[in-house]
Amino acid sequence: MHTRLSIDHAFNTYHQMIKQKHLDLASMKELPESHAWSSSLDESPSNASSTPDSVPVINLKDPNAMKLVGHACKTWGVFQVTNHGVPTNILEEIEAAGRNLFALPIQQKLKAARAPNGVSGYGVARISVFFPKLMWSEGFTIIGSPYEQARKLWPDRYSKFCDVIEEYKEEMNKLAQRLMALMLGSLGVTMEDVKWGGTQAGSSCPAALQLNSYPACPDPERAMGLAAHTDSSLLTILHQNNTSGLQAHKEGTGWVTVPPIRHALVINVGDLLHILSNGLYPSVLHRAMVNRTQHRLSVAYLYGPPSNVQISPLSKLTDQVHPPLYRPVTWSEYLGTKAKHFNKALSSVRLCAPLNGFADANDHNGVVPVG
Ligand SMILES: C=C1C[C@]23C[C@H]1CC[C@H]2[C@@]12CCC[C@@](C)(C(=O)O1)[C@H]2[C@@H]3C(=O)O
Ligand SMILES: O=C(O)CCC(=O)C(=O)O
Ligand SMILES: [Fe+2]
Repeated sequence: MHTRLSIDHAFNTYHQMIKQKHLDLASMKELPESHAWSSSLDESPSNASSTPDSVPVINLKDPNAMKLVGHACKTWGVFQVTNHGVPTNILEEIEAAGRNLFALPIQQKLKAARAPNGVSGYGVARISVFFPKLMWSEGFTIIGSPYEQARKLWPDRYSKFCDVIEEYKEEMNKLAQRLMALMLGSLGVTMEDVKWGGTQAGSSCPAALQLNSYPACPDPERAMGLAAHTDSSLLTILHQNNTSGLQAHKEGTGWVTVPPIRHALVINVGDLLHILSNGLYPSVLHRAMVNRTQHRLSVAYLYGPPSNVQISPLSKLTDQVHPPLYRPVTWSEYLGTKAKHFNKALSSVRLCAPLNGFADANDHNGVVPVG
């Protein structure tokens, strides 16, 4: 059964102060100053022309899938999967559900606004508080049952939406467990080696479902859809509609677009897998850009461990020469840390300072502007 995440409280201290700005972005003819980011956004990969470097695409039916997944996690922290077993009609349904939701009038959406100290519901990107400018996007977060929020949006016809969400979460949970087994397997670890892995076969771990909408933007070069961040999950499964916008950051390369591939899913390594793997699989910094003509939608499934489980570097991966680099944290504790320290969260749970004196690769030496 679902353990409901006890993270609502984790967000309150920092977020109760924010006055959220809800604008009807789709109706704007010009980019308001509140949403105009500086022009330094367009940092293209330095070697774009010489060595084409692109995010790996892995066929999960490939007999070599485990090795390929391991390599992708080590070198990129992000990859796309095909032949993942999620029925295509379910992908189409979740996209339609998101489209319907964001097409509602703003007054209606605000009926399901995320409470200032809450985590579920409609609102601006939660990380907005760390930036001086607002993002060109709106989001809807679902933790646990979608029922309560859906009823506020569609008082007498919420059940279709709820059914689609529940069905999608079920498929995502199955895929997330398969991916975890591949990721751990590629580290020489089995699901049984992690306390919460093998024990409750078939049961689901808690997760957050984040629907994102990026309306067409009158001035896309100066706007930011979703600012650079890493996910606090173990792993994230992302479905994007057929509109480009997602970019991943790779050391030594820079920002690389993760192109939409029909029916493929994007997999991100999150901060908790970074910790679990003792830094062998670094979480990926990513962001979403917007464009002038197309409405972009994405659905992120952030998969994490049961809320009472402490995540720490796997003992199989540590020894005298490779000491554990992170202290144990639960998911909800880490979310609280993230809500407070944002891109410094990972280094704030780090035990020993790395030799080069910098915090973590993940901190990207200031690539993420903190407002
Ligand atoms: C379980 C989670 C994980 C959250 C917070 C909470 C609910 C929604 C997730 C996201 C989704 C969008 C990016 C992010 C950075 C955000 O602002 O909200 C994520 C954040 C995190 O990964 O830290
Ligand atoms: O819209 C995207 O492609 C990215 C969304 C994302 O990073 C998130 O929801 O965490
Ligand atoms: Fe993300």
